[in-house]
Amino acid sequence: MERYKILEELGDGTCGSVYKALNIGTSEIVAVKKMKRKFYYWEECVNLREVKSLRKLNHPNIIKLMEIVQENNELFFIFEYMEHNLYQIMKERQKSFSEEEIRGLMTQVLQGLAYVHKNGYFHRDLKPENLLVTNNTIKIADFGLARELSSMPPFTDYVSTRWYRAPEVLLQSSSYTPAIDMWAVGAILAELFTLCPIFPGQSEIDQLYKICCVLGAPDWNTFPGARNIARLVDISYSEIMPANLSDVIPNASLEAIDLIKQLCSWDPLKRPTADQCLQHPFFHVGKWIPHPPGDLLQLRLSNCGSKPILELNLWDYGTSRDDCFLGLTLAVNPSASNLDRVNKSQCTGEDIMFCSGVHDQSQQSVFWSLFPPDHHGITAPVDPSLSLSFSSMPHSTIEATAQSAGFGMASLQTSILDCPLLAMSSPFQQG
Ligand SMILES: Nc1ncnc2c1ncn2[C@@H]1O[C@H](COP(=O)(O)OP(=O)(O)OP(=O)(O)O)[C@@H](O)[C@H]1O
Repeated sequence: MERYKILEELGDGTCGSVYKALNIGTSEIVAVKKMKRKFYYWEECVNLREVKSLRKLNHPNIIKLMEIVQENNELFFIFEYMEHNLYQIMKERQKSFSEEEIRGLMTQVLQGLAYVHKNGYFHRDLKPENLLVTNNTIKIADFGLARELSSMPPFTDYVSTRWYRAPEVLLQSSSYTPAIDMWAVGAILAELFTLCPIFPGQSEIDQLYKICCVLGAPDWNTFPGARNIARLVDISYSEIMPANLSDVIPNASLEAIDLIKQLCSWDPLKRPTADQCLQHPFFHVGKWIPHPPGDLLQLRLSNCGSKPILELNLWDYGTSRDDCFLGLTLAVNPSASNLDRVNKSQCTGEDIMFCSGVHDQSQQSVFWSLFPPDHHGITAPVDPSLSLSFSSMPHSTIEATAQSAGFGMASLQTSILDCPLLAMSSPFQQG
C-alpha cells in the first residue's frame, strides 16, 4: 500500500472505511476501502461477495474495482474515485431537482442495474449513499451485499438499509428477487423529487407502518411464507387509507407518479424490471434530442421562464424528403415579459424566438419557430393559446442552446390538454 498516499476519510461503513488516496506512481486519485475484518488467506479475499460480483461487472454506471491489495492480514480495495454520493448531494441541495435532471440520474442507475440483474446479481443495498456521482455521471457502488441470483434461498441475512428496504424483506419472505432493488429505486426516485425519504421508518415495524401510510394495507396473500406477516396484520387493523401519491410528491409529473407507484408495489411481481422502467413514459416525455453531428438542436424555453416547456422531437418527423422539407412552426402565446426577454436577448428584431437547423444542408433542415400569436399573420385561436402549424419557412441562422427536447406529438398533446392554458387548437397545416 506504500504506492498510495491516503488523503482523507470519505466514509465509514459497516464493512470498511473508505479513503480518498493518491496513486503516487500515476498521480491518479482513487478511493481505498480498507476492510474492517482481517483476511489471512488470499482465497478468502477473492471469495468475498464484493470481489466476486465486481470482478464480473463492467459497466459505465457501476463503480470500477481497480485493484485488490492484501497486506499484513488486511484487505484493501482500490476503486475509481467519485466526488460525491447522492445522499450528500440531496442533503446540501436547496431546491429540488428538475424532472430532466432526475431522468438523467435515474436512467443511468437503471442502466447499471439492468446490467447487474442481467448478469445474474442483485445489489440488495441500494440507497442514495451507494450511488456515487461525479459531474453528471452516477455509478452504483458497494456491492458488499450483492447476491448471485442463482444462490439458493432462503436469504436470511441482513439486507438493505431500512428506508429503502422492500416489504418482503421487512416481512422476512422466504426468497428475495431483484425486485427488492426495484423497490429501492422507487423510494430513491421519490426522494429525488422531495429531497426527503418517502418511507423514513424508525424501526422495522415503523417502516412497515410508514409504507402502509402511503400505499394502504396490502393484500394478505401477497407474501406467502413471510415469517413476520403478523407485523403487517397488527398494523393493518388500524385501517390505514392510502395517500394520494401526488400529494406526497407534489412536484412530480403524472408519469413519474405512475412509475413510483409501480416500483413501490407491495407485490414484488408487480414491480417493473430495470429494463421495463427504461421503457416507461417517464423516460420518454422530455428526453434530450441527441445532437446531430455538427449541430446543436436546442430549444431554450425554461430559462426564459415560459411555461410550459414545449419539447419536440425531430426524429418523430422521419427523414423522408417531404418530412424534411416541412418547416414546423409552433405558435405559442408566452407571457409578454418572457417574450420581451427572448426577443431582446436573442432575436434582435425578428419574431422568431427559437429555431435551429438540423444539418448544414438547408434543404435537409427541419426547424421550428415560436411566435407571439398575432405576428406575421399567425393569429391566435379564439381561446386556447397554443396552435401548431406546419409551414415552409426560410431557414434561419439564429442559434439557441438546447435545454431540453424531444417528445412526439402524442405526448405533446397529452401534456397540453392537461394544462388549461395550452389546449391544442389549430389543426396542422402543411405548407
Ligand atoms: N469509489 C468511491 N469514491 C468516493 N467515495 C466512495 C467510494 N466508495 C465509497 N465511497 C464513500 O464511502 C462510503 C462508504 O462506502 P461503502 O458503502 O462502500 O462502505 P460499506 O462499509 O460497505 O458501507 P455500508 O455500511 O453502507 O455497507 C460511501 O457512502 C461513499 O460516500
